Amino acid sequence: MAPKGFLKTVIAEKKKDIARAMGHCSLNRQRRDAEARKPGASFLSAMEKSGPGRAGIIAEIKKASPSKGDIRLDLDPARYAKKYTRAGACAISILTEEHFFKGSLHDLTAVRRVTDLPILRKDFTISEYQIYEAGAAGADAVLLIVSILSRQQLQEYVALTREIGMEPLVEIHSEWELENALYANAKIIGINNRNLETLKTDTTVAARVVPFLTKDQIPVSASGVSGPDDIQKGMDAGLFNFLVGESIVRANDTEKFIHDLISTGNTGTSQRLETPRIKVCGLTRPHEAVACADLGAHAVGLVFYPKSPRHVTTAQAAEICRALPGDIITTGVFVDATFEFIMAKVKACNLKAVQLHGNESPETVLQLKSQGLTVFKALFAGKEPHIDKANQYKAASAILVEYGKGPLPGGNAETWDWGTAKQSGNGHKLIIAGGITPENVTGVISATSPWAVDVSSGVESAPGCKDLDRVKGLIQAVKTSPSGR
Ligand SMILES: O=P(O)(O)OC[C@@H](O)[C@@H](O)c1c[nH]c2ccccc12
Repeated sequence: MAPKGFLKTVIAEKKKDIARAMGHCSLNRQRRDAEARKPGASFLSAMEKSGPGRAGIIAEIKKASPSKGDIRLDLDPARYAKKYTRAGACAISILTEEHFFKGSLHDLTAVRRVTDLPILRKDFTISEYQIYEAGAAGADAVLLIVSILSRQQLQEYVALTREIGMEPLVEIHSEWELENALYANAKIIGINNRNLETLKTDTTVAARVVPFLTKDQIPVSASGVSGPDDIQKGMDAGLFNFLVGESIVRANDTEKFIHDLISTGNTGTSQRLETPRIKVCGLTRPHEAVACADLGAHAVGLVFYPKSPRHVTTAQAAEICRALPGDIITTGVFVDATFEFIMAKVKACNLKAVQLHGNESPETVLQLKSQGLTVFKALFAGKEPHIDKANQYKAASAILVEYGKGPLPGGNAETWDWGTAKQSGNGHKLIIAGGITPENVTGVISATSPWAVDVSSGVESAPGCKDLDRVKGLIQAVKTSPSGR
């Protein structure tokens, strides 16, 4: 898809910048200089060092931005880089884009002289020329933004960056861009909380996208981090590296500010998220939904299927979504609804995900994903569409499996031989559903090693009314389960 909004504008300028730069210094010369670069500090190792009890801060040199205008135009990059180094930042990011961020490649060369920390060249990379240019200037990493590159280009640029001895930070803004990152074999995934087309920032994006990364991808939460609270929230969600620009540049005491960010992570309370995620489905009341989120649920399901006893109206669903914190994956559940019907509910309620519980085609899954939505496709062990069709639904964010014999498309409280799902769904992120209760969930997890569990009737006092003690019991059981993964 062609970039829109700010991205379109910045890329038009970028093309001219590259043509101009090539006039001064040929591609061959940049390549030679890049290939002759001495290996510097490893950006990848710096990211790998962070973890529970240890937040990694990539501190950014950012003089201005298109959304905030001038931030600190007189910022001396070398002086700031020294402060960042002293304060314990794990890497330095330098915006070299000239027109909107008022940076330059000179900023990077100036910083290279005063620090041994790995340096990320932050720019809108659309040509191999810029990758060589970054290497020649002394960078250890470059930014590759998924939404402005074709699948092929991304793959080539990742490989090229590594050939020169650098590592790319591959940036996404929604879960559906992850597929290209995976295809390109990206290791470090920047999850930008800011939408680069609209420049709107939502600091809950990274926490929502991070569960979808593979185990060997390292997430970096980027943009909008304004203080220790954001670091704590990120760490609770399994994010341990943070790219921070504006708030560091604006801080009165730069070193103290960075220090405070890092030490937030030192409490050691956050653990890597290895237990399955929890989706509580069939909510009808805002206060119950909020309570589920407070208790530690990751996703909630709102049923838009009129025949279900847990069916909600658009107004009810919108109210529930408004009440929930932004890092909750609000999921609309649909049965053979049209694309238009689904999108109308997505817009009205600001849903983050959709669950397709009927005979929806793989194309429908793709169509919804390309809207930036997370898509869960339900398949069944006891009826069609059968779980053995999982391979046709590779585009789905995860496959929800249940047995499927009861009168309703979900929430029939039927238990089944969950272990059968594991074999047929091999290689997919599986959400196990159907008859799960606080009492049996540990067994379900050990039988299926699921990516997530989905509960509805097992934590209810009546259809649509959640028994919060049971929700609590279930979440506790999941969080203390040997994950089996
Ligand atoms: O200043 P902030 O909100 O802390 O954001 C820093 C960084 O994430 C942001 O500069 C950024 C992230 N991805 C980008 C891509 C291009 C330009 C800039 C960016």
